[in-house]
Amino acid sequence: MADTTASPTASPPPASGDHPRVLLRGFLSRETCKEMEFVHRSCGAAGYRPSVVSTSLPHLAATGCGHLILPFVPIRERLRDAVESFFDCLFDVFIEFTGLISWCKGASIGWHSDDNKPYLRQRAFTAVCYLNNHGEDYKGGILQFQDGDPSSIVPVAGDVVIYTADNRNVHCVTEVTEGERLTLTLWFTRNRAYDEDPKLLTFLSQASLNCQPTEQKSYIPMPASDNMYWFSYDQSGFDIRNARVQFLGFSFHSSSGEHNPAVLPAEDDPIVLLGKQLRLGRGDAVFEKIFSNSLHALQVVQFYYWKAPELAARREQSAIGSRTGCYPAIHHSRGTELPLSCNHTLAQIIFGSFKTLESAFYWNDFALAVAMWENYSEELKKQLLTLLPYWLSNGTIFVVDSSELQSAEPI
Ligand SMILES: O=C(O)CCC(=O)C(=O)O
Ligand SMILES: [Fe+2]
Repeated sequence: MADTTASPTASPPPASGDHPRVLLRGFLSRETCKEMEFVHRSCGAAGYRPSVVSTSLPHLAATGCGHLILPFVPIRERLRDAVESFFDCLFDVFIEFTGLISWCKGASIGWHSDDNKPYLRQRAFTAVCYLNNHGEDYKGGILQFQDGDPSSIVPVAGDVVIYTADNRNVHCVTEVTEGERLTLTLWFTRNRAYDEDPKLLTFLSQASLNCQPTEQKSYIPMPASDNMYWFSYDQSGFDIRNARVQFLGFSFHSSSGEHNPAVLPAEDDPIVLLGKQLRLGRGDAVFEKIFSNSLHALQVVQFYYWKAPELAARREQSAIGSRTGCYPAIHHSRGTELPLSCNHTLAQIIFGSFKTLESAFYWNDFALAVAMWENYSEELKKQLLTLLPYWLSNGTIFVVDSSELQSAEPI
């Protein structure tokens, strides 16, 4: 499994004082942060609070993306180790929740401790990993503690803060005023009954029963219900999937390649088209490939942006060497764009206001990204199907050593 470490870090000194917490700088590598960003911007759904988008692990498992849980596995393990050693735990620690969270414009949280509701009492420790940078990617969103040190944390990609979830660490997050603040948040519990792994394993094994290892494209995402992608803000809102592709300059087109007003029965909300086959367009051009649904298309678009530096390097190399690039079929759009309404101004404010993407766009690179995404997904899916029997027999999700994988046949 990929190395998630930024650099070898010494284990933190054990917790002491009245406000046990620690900031671990450079805990995650830049590449790991980017991969998390890819997962979140492809799969995120409306969050549990206003102005928040979230991607929990059960959500991934339930939307055909159980294989995308794999990049989280070594991170969860390292974070649990850090918590156990810093808090000198002489008891078992279980992960209660793992989730990616976007704090968009207007998001904030007032003074609280993380176990401050009767239904949150099981929480013992918190770990928040910062995946992008304050000042560069967003404004606001500073973590502040009421007492003790460090008293405020300005998020830097790769840094992690861990603290007890009780009232020794009362904290707040100041309002995000621009951009999208990305975090990976974990809560830990001492109570086995709240361990998230058994629940996840049930989802994962149910999903894997529905697909054979050899089955083609078993990694295609399956959208949750449309209302889970509705981002509401004041009296308005937009579909997250549609807004994310629009912000990156794409549009959704009919899969038939022809203007087809009959594509939608008059009584249906156009949003239902996001769950059906469609194509991606950009300006006047429409890309040949038919995607299974909008989430599938969105995932490939996000993959293209994640891999943009690698794609650019390949392009330069192929310009020097033999010209064996792929030439995708691009059609001229003939009014095939799907009739989706989107509050563009609002979507731009929420997902795109802070930094504009300066990089040029190349369909050839995009076609290559489609193939690379398929390889990436297929590889993860294969790994998941290999690891699942080990996880099921232990009742927990963990990094399986490659030597163990070779020496023992999974049941
Ligand atoms: O994102 C952060 O810095 C802290 C988040 C927080 O306080 C919470 O989710 O309870
Ligand atoms: Fe909190």
